[in-house]
Amino acid sequence: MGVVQGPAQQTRPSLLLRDIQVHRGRQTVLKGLSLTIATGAITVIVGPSGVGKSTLMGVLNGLIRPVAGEVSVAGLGPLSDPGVLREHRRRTATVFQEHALIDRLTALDNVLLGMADRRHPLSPLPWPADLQRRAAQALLEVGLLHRVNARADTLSGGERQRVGIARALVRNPSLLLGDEPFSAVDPALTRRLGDEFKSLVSGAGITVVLVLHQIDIARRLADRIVGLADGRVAFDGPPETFDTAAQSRVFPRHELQHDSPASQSTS
Ligand SMILES: Nc1ncnc2c1ncn2[C@@H]1O[C@H](COP(=O)(O)OP(=O)(O)OP(=O)(O)O)[C@@H](O)[C@H]1O
Repeated sequence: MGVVQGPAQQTRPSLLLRDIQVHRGRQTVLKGLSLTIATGAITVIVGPSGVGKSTLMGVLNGLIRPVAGEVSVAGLGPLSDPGVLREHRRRTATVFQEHALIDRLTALDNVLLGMADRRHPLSPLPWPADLQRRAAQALLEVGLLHRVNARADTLSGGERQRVGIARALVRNPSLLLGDEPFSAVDPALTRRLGDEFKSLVSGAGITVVLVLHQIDIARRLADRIVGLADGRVAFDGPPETFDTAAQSRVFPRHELQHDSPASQSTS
């Protein structure tokens, strides 16, 4: 199976995965997968259902340990080192599906939860003033300062996404991960949220890795697309080269022929 090498391959690496194997239950899901994640770029992972996209995200955030191969973080070292793992996890933030806000809390309190590891979980005290200032600054950066005291359940879909992004960015992450962050909304809204997401995160120098199942959104957002098939990388290149032929190397024929996400886009 051919692997297309795109220009992103030549940029500065943030994470290096070498020949990793991962088991889930009794099956080997990732079968000697090698991949370089470029610093400061948006990498989008695509592939058929069950191929191991979420598993790969678990490897990237250090929650899933490969049984073979190595994951290393540029400038830090291998994730198998507990000190490296701790620091990597401190530098990593996640955007969740539908942004997983707590409805009864304000926008500010939801953003503060992004820094929950900075204070005792049972603390009865108010959040320290410096963290409150940081959370308000994060809301300012996503254009939501005027909604700082609004309860999350009074926010629009776009506003909720911006709170979710502020909650991730307030951690000042070097790596931002999102597994299908836009999956539950209609296609037009998904496109709008995707464009807004891209404009909020790009320019901040953050390395972003997203799993997306809609190929047109993946092509719109990605600086680089990584397609998985059979536990390995079957495509790796810029979005404009992820054409029909490349898609057919990643998605099985029946998924391309029917109303699958992959069939929504040709080049
Ligand atoms: N906790 C688990 N225990 C056992 N098997 C698991 C577990 N989690 C996932 N799997 C299996 O591992 C394989 C890869 O799952 P994964 O969720 O990574 O795929 P995916 O590409 O993200 O799928 P989808 O697009 O459907 O979300 C699947 O066959 C799945 O059934």
